[in-house]
Amino acid sequence: MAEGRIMKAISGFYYVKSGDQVIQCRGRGVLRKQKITPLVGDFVEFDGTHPEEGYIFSIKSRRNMLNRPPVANVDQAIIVSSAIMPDFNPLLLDRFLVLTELKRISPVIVITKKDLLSDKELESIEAYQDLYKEVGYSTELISSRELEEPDRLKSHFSGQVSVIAGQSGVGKSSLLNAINPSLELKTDDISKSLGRGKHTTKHVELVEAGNGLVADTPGFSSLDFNEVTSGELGDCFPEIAELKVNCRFRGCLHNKEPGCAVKEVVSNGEVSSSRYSHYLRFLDEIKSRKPRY
Ligand SMILES: Nc1nc2c(ncn2[C@@H]2O[C@H](COP(=O)(O)OP(=O)(O)OP(=O)(O)O)[C@@H](O)[C@H]2O)c(=O)[nH]1
Ligand SMILES: [Zn+2]
Repeated sequence: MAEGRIMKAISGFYYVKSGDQVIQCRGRGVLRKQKITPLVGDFVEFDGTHPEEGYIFSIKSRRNMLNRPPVANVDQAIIVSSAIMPDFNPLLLDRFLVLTELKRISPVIVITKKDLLSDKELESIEAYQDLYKEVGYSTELISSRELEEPDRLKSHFSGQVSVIAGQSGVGKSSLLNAINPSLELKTDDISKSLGRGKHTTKHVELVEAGNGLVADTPGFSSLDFNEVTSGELGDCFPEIAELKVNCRFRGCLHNKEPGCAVKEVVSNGEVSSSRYSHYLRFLDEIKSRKPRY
């Protein structure tokens, strides 16, 4: 019995990497009986005596799993946001951050298209960078046209399984190509809009980038908070989670409750009012459970 990791899944076949070998496997009937579907990213035990005809016997317990893309054991999300074209969107960024926190995936914020910024615009983006750094997030401001510090950017990927996330056109494919040019991901807007239909049925694969692995299909395409309860939301904002012990009431939602430590700190300016206003907005969405995009 050998052990390995599923790198790719295509119509019932799983490509399991074990050492330097990749073995094509099928799932054993016992998995189907247990209603377990192997996922890309899974660590598995398999019989690989015949290289074209391996069998997966069991799947090790998962640290987490995503539905889109279907990948298990994800370490981090590279959240890509463009500085401009489309405009930097802190509300959307906070949405992605909440979803990664919920899945216990650590985020890295990469802001792209630095080369297109005027000095004044650069200043405003750097102020946002400081805000997110203060919360405790790693952030990078880059141009995928020309990476200033490629090794630094690559180091974020090293030894990790990452998913890449971010709205359309922010430069996700360009970023991966800049890190690993052999990926040759399409970045041309026209060819991609033709390919988009295909994108949804395409099978996910873990590909190499900067000494790590990254899912070749972007994650978190659904950005509503159906899986988040109002009580959990505060825990998805590290700066709010840290303060909640000081709130007068247990289970304080940091909204209208008296003696709320979070509100106090927001009024002092120690917690960013933009992050707090997004928190309140998401809370409202969760309470009314109407997805918005
Ligand atoms: N000037 C400049 N242009 C960039 C940069 N990154 C991406 N672009 C351009 O922005 C456009 C969109 O980039 P993509 O990499 O295709 O964006 P994407 O996020 O993969 O887009 P979707 O596949 O639609 O989700 C392309 O025309 C890129 O050439 C950058 O850092 N600087
Ligand atoms: Zn509170």
